[in-house]
Amino acid sequence: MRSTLDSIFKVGFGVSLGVLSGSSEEGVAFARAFDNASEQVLHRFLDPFWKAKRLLNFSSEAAMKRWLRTINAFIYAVIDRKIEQMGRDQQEFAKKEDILSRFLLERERDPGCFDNKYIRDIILNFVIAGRDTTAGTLSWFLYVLCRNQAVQDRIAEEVRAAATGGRDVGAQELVACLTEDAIGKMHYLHAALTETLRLYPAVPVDVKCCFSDDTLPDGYAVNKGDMVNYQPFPMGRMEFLWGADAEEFRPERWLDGDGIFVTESPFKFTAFQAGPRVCLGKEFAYRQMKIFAAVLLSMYRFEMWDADATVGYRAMLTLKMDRPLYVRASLRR
Ligand code: HEM
Repeated sequence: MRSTLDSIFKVGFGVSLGVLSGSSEEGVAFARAFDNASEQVLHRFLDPFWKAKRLLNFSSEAAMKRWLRTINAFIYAVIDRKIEQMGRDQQEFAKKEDILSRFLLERERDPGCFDNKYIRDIILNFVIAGRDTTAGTLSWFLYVLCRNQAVQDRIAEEVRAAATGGRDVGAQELVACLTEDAIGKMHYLHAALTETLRLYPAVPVDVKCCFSDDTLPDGYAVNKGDMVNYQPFPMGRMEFLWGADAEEFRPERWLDGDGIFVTESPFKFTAFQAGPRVCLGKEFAYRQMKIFAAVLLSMYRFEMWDADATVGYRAMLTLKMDRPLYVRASLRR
């Protein structure tokens, strides 16, 4: 979680947060407030009195106000720092490629098109979309790999072949070898991550609300205000979609006879949504998860601390484990 938060801030907003290293106290406080506030948003679905508590500034809703103050102060400070940078050197700033810089440049061209509050919401949207999803998927990935040691070994071999031509190198050199080209050759790793998402989709249920009366493609009528959801978690385990071995973790199902990854229709493999609202960060997510997995698996072999332990899930917006995942890592060489 800490490293995916650092990474979304670096790539998305051009800011080094330092939460993983613990070097930024504000960053750590922001991460904590963000986690607490996300959990409280979910509790609101279960607590019929949350609005009254907010009005009376009481209990969890009083805490929520404190967390929101921390979150807002941090994000507005990031925006202010960027605006200051832009004021110092316009030409240099125009070369920046992160999302926040692009939004600020757009506002320079068309003043008044959006305010800082709008930009704050964009940033938080990206943090929500891009942090827990990849962090959670990597945890499930580690869990299924601990139970499938042969898959772990095959990924380690593939990474070494694609990145260094089979040479044993240290972590620093391996990271330097993880080019776009090398990552693109890791078909088995891509398949193993996709298979993890089939069984443990980061967004297990996706809920929508109808804005107007409509008819679904199968003829079912829905009315304005109705809630409609699709459910990637059960869909990923349906035998009529995936065959009799639907419950099995089998990365090979995603590969053709030459070991090349073959994608499925997003209407069948729904972990990233489908159609116009498909996940905007899908490619980024795969790249990030492949880099993490490549470095960790080529260096270490992972086993469950307690070989017989199983992990369940918690009912949250994203698919979380119901307990910490205790693993033992041993050097591969
Ligand atoms: C395993 C990783 C991920 C999964 C499974 C995933 C899944 C999804 C899903 C299911 C949606 C649709 C939500 C809806 O119906 O409104 C979505 C939307 C989105 N995702 Fe991801 N996501 C992942 C990673 C990321 C990352 C890393 C980023 C950012 C870099 C990101 C950015 C977004 C954005 C901006 C949207 C909103 C798109 C829109 O509303 O048009 N996602 N994602």
